[in-house]
Amino acid sequence: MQTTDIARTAPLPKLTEPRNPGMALDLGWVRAATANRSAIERRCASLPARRSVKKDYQAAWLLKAITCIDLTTLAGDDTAERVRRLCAKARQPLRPDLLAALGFDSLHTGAVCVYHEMVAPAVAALRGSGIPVAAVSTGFPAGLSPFALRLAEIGESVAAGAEEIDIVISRRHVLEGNWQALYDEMRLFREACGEAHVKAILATGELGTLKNVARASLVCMMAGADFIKTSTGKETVNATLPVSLVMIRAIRDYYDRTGIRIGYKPAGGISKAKDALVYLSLIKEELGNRWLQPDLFRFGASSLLGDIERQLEHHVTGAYSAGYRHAVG
Ligand SMILES: O=C[C@H](O)COP(=O)(O)O
Repeated sequence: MQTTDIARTAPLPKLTEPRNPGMALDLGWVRAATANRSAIERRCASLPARRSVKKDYQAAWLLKAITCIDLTTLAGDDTAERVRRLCAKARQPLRPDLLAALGFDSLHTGAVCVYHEMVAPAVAALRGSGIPVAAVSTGFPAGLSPFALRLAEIGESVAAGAEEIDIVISRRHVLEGNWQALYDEMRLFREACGEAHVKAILATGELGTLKNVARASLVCMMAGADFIKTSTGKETVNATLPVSLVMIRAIRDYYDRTGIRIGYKPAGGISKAKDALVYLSLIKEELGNRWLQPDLFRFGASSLLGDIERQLEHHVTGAYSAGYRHAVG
């Protein structure tokens, strides 16, 4: 079976892009950022219909999507055993017969994403795989614990072996237009991460307007975020295409002005293979192929992999199996 170059050229999902050093807060740039909701919604509405890929191309894009998943469990009843199962799935996201039929020897997800208490079992289960552990931190998901504790939590997760830290911003700084406070907070989070890469979760469903999303994206990048991420998965509204377009264009703007590439992570509620394809085509059109590598793009998702595996099984065998046959975690 033929797969296309887009999947074959996938490197190991280790972060390779240079860190974002950040820059001084440029309030003029932040305040000039706007978002035209109707134009954004028009553009997004045209995507799913226009950008469909079929057959081998679709399989190749779905394989690409797998390499970009932060395979996630963020539940109050997480156990070490559940995390070990998730890590086994991250190491081998597709059944060996499907992988072989698609012409691959091995494949793995971009990362495994867990709460702090699950970092140690995840690190142990992923040892030698090259798959990083991402820890959600800073009082996830609300980000309302004492600031010193939020900083300490980052330190603990890094010490436990997390190579990526997903922080949550204080939404109130955005809602109050206090860009300096958001910048200062993000700077300190970034500093506390040390060598670990930092993803800034904006919780866009709680930021009120797309203009706020654009401005918060810029401030977090100026303060040194390596990735910007839409949501915790716990808000009422999580990743959406309009929000993604705004954040992606902020990333493009930042790159045009600074030459620094910031990664993008839509997260929360992305559970269907066909939705993943739309996100990938949006990235390709707005940012180009370089952003379609796991060091610059991730899906934050707990159940997307199951649907992708189901679609790939259909591609290989011509039959769908029940969802429970591709259980994750
Ligand atoms: O960061 C990842 C999200 O929490 C996952 O959300 P999900 O369970 O809706 O896929």
